[in-house]
Amino acid sequence: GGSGGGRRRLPPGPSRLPVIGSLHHFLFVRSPLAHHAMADLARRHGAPPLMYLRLGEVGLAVASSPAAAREVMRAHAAAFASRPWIPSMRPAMERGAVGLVFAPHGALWRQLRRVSVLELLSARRVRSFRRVREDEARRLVAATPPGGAINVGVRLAALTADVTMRAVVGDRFDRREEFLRAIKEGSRLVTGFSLGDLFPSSRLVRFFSGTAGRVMDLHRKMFELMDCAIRQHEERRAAMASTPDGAVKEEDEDILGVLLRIHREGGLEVPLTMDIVKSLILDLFSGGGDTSASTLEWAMSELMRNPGAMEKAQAEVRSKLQGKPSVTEDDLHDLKYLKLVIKQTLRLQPVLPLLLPRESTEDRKVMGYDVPKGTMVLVNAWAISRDSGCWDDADAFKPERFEDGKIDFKGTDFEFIPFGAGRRMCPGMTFAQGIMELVLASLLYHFEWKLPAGMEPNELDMTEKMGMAVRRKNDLCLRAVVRVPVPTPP
Ligand code: HEM
Repeated sequence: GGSGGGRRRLPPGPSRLPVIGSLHHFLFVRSPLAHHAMADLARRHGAPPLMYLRLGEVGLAVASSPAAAREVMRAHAAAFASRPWIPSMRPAMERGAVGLVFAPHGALWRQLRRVSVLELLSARRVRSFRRVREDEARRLVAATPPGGAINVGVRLAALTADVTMRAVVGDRFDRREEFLRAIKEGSRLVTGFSLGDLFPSSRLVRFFSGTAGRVMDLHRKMFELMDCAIRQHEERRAAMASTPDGAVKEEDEDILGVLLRIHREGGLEVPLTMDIVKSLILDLFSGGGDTSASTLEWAMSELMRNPGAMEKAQAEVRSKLQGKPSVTEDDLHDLKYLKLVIKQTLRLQPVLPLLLPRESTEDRKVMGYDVPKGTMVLVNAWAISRDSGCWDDADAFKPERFEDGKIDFKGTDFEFIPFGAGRRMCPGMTFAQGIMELVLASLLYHFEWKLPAGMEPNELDMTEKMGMAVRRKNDLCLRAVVRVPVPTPP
């Protein structure tokens, strides 16, 4: 319902000054990371489950308890199912380049969501990329120099980019290197909140920050590369059609191939334009790579800090594999502890700690307060999953806490929502799990991992840094000692 007559009763929060809103409060918080800053601010203002801030021109509501998260994502699902258009991305969006991530809640979004969930990222489709994952995991293991120090994060980022690339546009895309470079540049450009985002109409700020221009250039580049990938797909299809076997077999299709088929077949409620096809593909790249890679890097970091958990996870994978040359996906079913390690990592280090921003499309009363239409809504999943009111020994890395299987990240347990919940929940969860489980199992199976000489487990620094996803500020450099011989490539 709306705010009706009378005075609005906004959720509690820091005092507001004209023009700059609550921005001055951020000058005094300990940490420049938005999820820490929001948690700090909430703590210093009586820990309201739903807090209201004005940042520049943007009204912002932050949910910091499971109950508030449930209100926003389930009870008032329809009112909070859109996303704000980040100012630095607006020029690209206004040209029609809207994919799944930023499509407003409506017919186009519903269409893209259905296609993504049922066709592009379904469990069946994810299974069809098994060979790609196994291939890349073996390559990673084979390329790990025994004894020498390796930068774990860099290797993992390259691996997830390669897997995503092959699943999305196929093995044979011949401008692969350019594409990978563009993706890397993209994750450098997007760094969560920037000053420009807080003053949406201030063209001056946007101009100074310069991000918009670079986003636009990169966007043009990506679209040009996508045009080329689409052309190659069409040519291959034409060539295949003239062979006795006929068309590309459905189980061999990459995601772009599936989308082009759907585009050709037509008959959709909202027709897919080529710009929408390209934007959706780009969403899968930006959603897919950094999130899984960072989660894996955090998992390795936590295991290095917790040698007991490392030992247990390694013992499990080695006893299940019994000396086999490498990990395959058939082996993953039984790796119960490994899956708990990933869950526990997502609890302590949800790589999108504020999920992705939502925006209210109507006035709503939430927990007795008025949340006006047009408010940006964030859910502090990080603060919630470390809340000592919900979790025993909340900051401790204990995979065993998930052993009873009662709590999962599927969007129904609001104290643990690393993939969000409700209509906008991450559609790439199965895709991500596929990569993360196989890669982590492979790293633990073949190698013992050593910290730099003289460093104790509890000295490993865990400082975070904001990028497309939250990652380590300082590189994780580890030495790999071979335990199970690495298979030589055929
Ligand atoms: C560890 C890995 C990942 C994490 C932690 C993660 C997390 C999230 C979160 C928190 C959201 C917002 C949910 C909400 O608003 O309630 C989201 C949305 C999304 N994710 Fe993921 N994600 C991951 C991997 C992936 C992968 C692999 C893909 C695709 C290949 C993907 C594609 C998307 C897309 C397209 C959306 C937007 C959905 C919409 O707005 O309707 N994600 N993800």
